[in-house]
Order: sequence, then structure tokens, then C-alpha cells
Amino acid sequence: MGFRCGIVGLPNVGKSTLFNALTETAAAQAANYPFCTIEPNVGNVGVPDPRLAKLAAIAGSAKIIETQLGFVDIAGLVRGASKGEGLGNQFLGNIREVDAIVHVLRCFENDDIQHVDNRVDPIADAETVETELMLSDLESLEKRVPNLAKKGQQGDKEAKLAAVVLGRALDLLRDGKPARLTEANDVEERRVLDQAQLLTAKPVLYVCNVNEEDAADGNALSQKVFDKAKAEGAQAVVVSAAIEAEIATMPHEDRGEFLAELGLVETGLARVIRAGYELLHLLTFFTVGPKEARAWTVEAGSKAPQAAGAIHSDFERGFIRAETIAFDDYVACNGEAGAREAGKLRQEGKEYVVHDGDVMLFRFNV
Ligand SMILES: Nc1ncnc2c1ncn2[C@@H]1O[C@H](COP(=O)(O)OP(=O)(O)OP(=O)(O)O)[C@@H](O)[C@H]1O
Ligand SMILES: [Mg+2]
Repeated sequence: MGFRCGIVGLPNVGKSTLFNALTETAAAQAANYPFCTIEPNVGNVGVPDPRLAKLAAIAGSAKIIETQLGFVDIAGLVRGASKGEGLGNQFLGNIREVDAIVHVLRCFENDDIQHVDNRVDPIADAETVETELMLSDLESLEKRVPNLAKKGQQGDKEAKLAAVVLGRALDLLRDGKPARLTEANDVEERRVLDQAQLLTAKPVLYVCNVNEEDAADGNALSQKVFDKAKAEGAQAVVVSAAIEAEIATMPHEDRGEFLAELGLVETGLARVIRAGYELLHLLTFFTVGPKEARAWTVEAGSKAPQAAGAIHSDFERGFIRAETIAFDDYVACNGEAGAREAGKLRQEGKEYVVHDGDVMLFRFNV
């Protein structure tokens, strides 16, 4: 599948530190100077899901396998990036390839860590980055829309529609607004926008990178980011990347106590991963057996054969039906046999739209 979140922001704000914590590695070089990262670092991260342990306990599964979400640690953007400043074109190209943006904002004071603009102001930082993304989209659409319109006049219907829809995005961008606010009246129009690969059409999660002492409750700076996110209908989370990176190197059994000392119930990373998952409109279904309890990812709205295809293309090609039990029913009936007896095991066909938490067994024939 490979859904990917790009970690984006100004230089030296903690992107690689966050990436290392997420991937529990030191794969990305994190250091106290701007433009430490040039080539993107790519890693897959298990999506924590407490339902897996419950399913495994009931079915006596030997192993738990989480579903994966990709993260890409991208180089820092600076003012002028859309004009090629600081290898801007290359970095913007890296952002174009991801499905969603995790925008890291520096919300910590620390005189030892250099800020490219010599000030700590997450709202201004966010605007700097967003402006570059908007300028890049603006420039691209100013070339594309007239070309599409011309083709439309020559009778190309697809181009005609694209010119109309992308024309709306262009108007927004000229107004200083992101393409994500573009209206789509139907599926066709939505597809035009999805395929246009606009940077500012991608969903955004703001990550407020705070000091250790603010990891639990945030601070005045992160509050400003939350207000901004709320106004935009976007999500935000508070994380101390430095602390998370430290936790990620600790043995699992020691982490709970350390988190409790910081006043945290779970790692900030768990929240980042979950929020990233929601951002992409993904949902989870399960396969459960004695060998393993496993979570899988599909896009919301996917039908049963597509879910089968997430496991193996043969399952999709030869799809017959999916024996399906809702997670709550599976737990309430203490497993498959009980669910079957209680009439909670449903035989679902090709048109079944998968629900989050479905426990599925695919019948197929190839
Ligand atoms: N919450 C935090 N508190 C204090 N220091 C932090 C925090 N998060 C990151 N740092 C420090 O900030 C510095 C820059 O971090 P990092 O290399 O992760 O930034 P980056 O955004 O990846 O930078 P670049 O764009 O140059 O690749 C490092 O010295 C790191 O330890
Ligand atoms: Mg970096």
C-alpha cells in the first residue's frame, strides 16, 4: 500500500529528531545546524492499536503484527524555496510525493539551538513554509490552467473540466489561500484535484515540538498553534521530539515509568501516528488466527475485494466473499465460534464497504 506522511518544516526545528523517534532508529542524522538533512530519510512505523492485543488474547494468536504507516523526513524549507533557494525545488519535489504533511513547528526556547530567523515564533514559521508551498502551487497552476483551457476549447472534455476545477484552486492561491479549500462538486472534480498533486491540497497535521517540561500540557506557543489549527479545521499535537527520541532508545519495559514521571499516559509518537492515520482517511481491518493477529490498512470507503487485495492480489482477483465480524461482536462473543453461534458472523460480498475494526476472513478461488 504505502501511505506516506512527509515531515516538513523550517530547518533545525526537530524534524529528524522526530523521525528517529518514530522509527526507533538513529537512521536520520539530527544535529544542531540548519540543512543537516538533504536527502530524505524514509521509514515505516507500526501503528499502535490496543485492539490487536485483545484479539490475540481471545484467539490465542502467537504473534501480533501492527499495520504500517510510512514517514519521510524531508529537508528544511526556507524563504525563497519556491524560487529554488536552498535546493528548494528538490525539497518541494520530495513533498509532492507524500500523501499528507506533518508540519513540525518549533515551540521551544533554547538559546543553544539556532533558529534560521533568530526568533521562536511557530505561527510566523508556519506562514513562511505555507507561503512557499502556495507560491509553488501558484506558479505551477499559472502555467497549467491556460494550457488546459486551450485544450478544452479544442474539444478535450477532461481538460475542460480540469481547467475549471484547477481554475478555482488558482483563484484561491492568488488570494493567499491553500488549494485544500477548493470546492469539488462531485467525484470527477475531486479526482481532478487529487491528481493535480498540489502541495497545499495535502492534509496537514501540526506537530508542536516543545521542551521536556511542556511535554504533557504544551505551552503558550503550542496553544497559538492549536488556535491556528482549529481555525483551519486542521489537527495539532504536542510532542517533545528530544524526549521522544530518548524514550525510543529505552527498553520497552522502562518506558511506562519514564512517561509517568513526565505526566504522560502514552508517547507523543502514538498520537502523531494515529493523527497521521486519520489525516489520510485510512481505516484498519483485522485478520485473526492462531499464528497471528494482524492489522491491515485500506482507504475509507474501500470494498471487501480491495481489502482482500491489501493482503494479496490473488485474494482480490479470486474474491468470493468475506466472512466478517465487527470488532465489538468478536470481543463480546469471545471469538469466531461464539460470533458464528450468535449470528454475528456475516457473509459479505463484492459490494460490502469495509468498516473500521472488521475482523475478516476472505474466501477466494484462483
Ligand atoms: N524539543 C526539543 N528541545 C530541545 N532541543 C531539540 C528539541 N527537538 C530537537 N532539538 C534539537 O534541535 C536540533 C535540530 O534537530 P534536527 O536535526 O532534528 O532538526 P531538523 O528539523 O531535522 O533540521 P534540518 O532541517 O537541518 O535537517 C538538534 O540539536 C536537536 O537535538
Ligand atoms: Mg533533519
